[in-house]
Amino acid sequence: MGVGTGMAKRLLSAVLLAALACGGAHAKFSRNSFPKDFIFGTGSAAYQYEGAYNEGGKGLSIWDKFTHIPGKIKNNDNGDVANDMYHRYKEDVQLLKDMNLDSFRFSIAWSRILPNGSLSGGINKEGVAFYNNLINEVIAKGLRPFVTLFHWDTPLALEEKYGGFLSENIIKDYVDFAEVCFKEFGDRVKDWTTFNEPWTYAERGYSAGLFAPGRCSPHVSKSCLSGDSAREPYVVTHNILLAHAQAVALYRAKYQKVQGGQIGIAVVSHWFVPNTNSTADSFAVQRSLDFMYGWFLDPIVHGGYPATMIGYLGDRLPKFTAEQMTLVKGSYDFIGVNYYTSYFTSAKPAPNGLEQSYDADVRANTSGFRNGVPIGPTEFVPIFFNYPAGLRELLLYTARRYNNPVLYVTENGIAEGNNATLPLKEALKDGHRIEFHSKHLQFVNHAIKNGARVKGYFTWTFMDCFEWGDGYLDRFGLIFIDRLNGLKRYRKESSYWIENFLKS
Ligand SMILES: N=C(Cc1ccccc1)N[C@@H]1O[C@H](CO[C@@H]2OC[C@@H](O)[C@H](O)[C@H]2O)[C@@H](O)[C@H](O)[C@H]1O
Repeated sequence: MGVGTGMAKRLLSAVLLAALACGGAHAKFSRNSFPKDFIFGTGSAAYQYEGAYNEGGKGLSIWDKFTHIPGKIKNNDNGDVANDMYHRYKEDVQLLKDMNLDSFRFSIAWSRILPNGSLSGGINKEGVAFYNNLINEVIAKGLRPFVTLFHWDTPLALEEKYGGFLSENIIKDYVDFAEVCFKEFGDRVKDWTTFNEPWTYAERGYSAGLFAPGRCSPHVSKSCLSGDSAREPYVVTHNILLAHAQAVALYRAKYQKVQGGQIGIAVVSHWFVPNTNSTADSFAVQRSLDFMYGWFLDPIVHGGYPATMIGYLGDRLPKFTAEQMTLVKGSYDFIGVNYYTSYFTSAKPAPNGLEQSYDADVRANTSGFRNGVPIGPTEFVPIFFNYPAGLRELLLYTARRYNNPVLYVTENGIAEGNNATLPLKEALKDGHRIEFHSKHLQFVNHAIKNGARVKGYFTWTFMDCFEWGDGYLDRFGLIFIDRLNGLKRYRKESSYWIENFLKS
């Protein structure tokens, strides 16, 4: 055996030993516990972050109007200024880089691109310039822009012109908006999400009436000026699904081959655990999943609404024509999954004819408690419970029921309260957030090991921000925003944890 060969063998064994040692060092849970192509990011949304609500040529959205109605938002907070990301985006993107993140999820404000909502009203060049600058900054800092086209901020002009998503006129205007974005940004944006959480938009906005546009039946809430909780959520969702499908078809026909991106939708669901092992409670669990999650994924994956919805709702559930069904079915390259909480679930009877609403139609009682015991630790947000196993179950359920699609966890997070009197250094101690994300990532990892094709995880949220009905009460961020001192950004402990977790 030549010297060279002996030397080579010794070198090879040294390298293998080093690799094993290194592997041992990486035995701790970190990005290396995930597949090489798995991406880690954090999320945001235009209305919750940008501010500059009437600046740079932007038109008003329904949230600009809704938050200015006294009593709608806690402390009468609004997103007029929000985090002022419109002006501070360079500083903010630097923070993303400092945390070793791979991707930044943000949404484009429709009325910043098309101020009166329709293409005929003209494209706002300042709006296009802002998003070009933001996208270029994200890419220059080595991150991947993960862009949402619609995160609930319908142009007010379209709401007033024809009722927004209650009208099928919205489909053309939405697709025109999407095409402007594909054209202007698609050379650099390769990850498109058509809608964020259409469930929340339809249920909060048209059944409960707690989010913009604040429509509901009188028996649901006297604070709604008009609405029909028993029909409008289904009309809105139907138009969202048609708009989504037409935007996907356009992207695939005119842009995807040249630009090489992917397009999907981000849907939210809770995980549901039967309160007892009774058949009725198991049926209530399936109804809950169908009405919250299947409402969107069954049409998009299987080409029709869930049988439980069709069977129960009759003419209250719009029907797809054969042509529409062809367009909707298969209209995704990936599914974004937003997960926050799980609930014990039990059956309850159908509402009487006068008390109908989307929420009542589910015929399920959900609670974070069973016999006084919580499903997981309670959180500052009273409706959320810390149950990481629920994310694994939801991911595996999605894999089983929806042809094992490519998935991204597009939102997952926990809030603490906005305790303005807390000394700053105390406010930055968010060990609960470190534990939350670490645990949920472990369950994502377990879902992957059990066959779920999860390709990424985005924390909700990047920085404390405007939290819809709760205003600035809930702080979900990795970054603290000092709203009493010029919106100064401060890194919480979790931002250092994630920086280390992502060190390659
Ligand atoms: N929060 C939701 C959906 C939801 C809303 C109310 C009740 C149950 C579920 N979805 C995502 O959660 C994030 C956290 O949302 C907070 O959840 C607790 C609510 O009390 C609060 O109003 C809401 O902003 C939002 O900031 C994202 O924009 C949104 O995509």
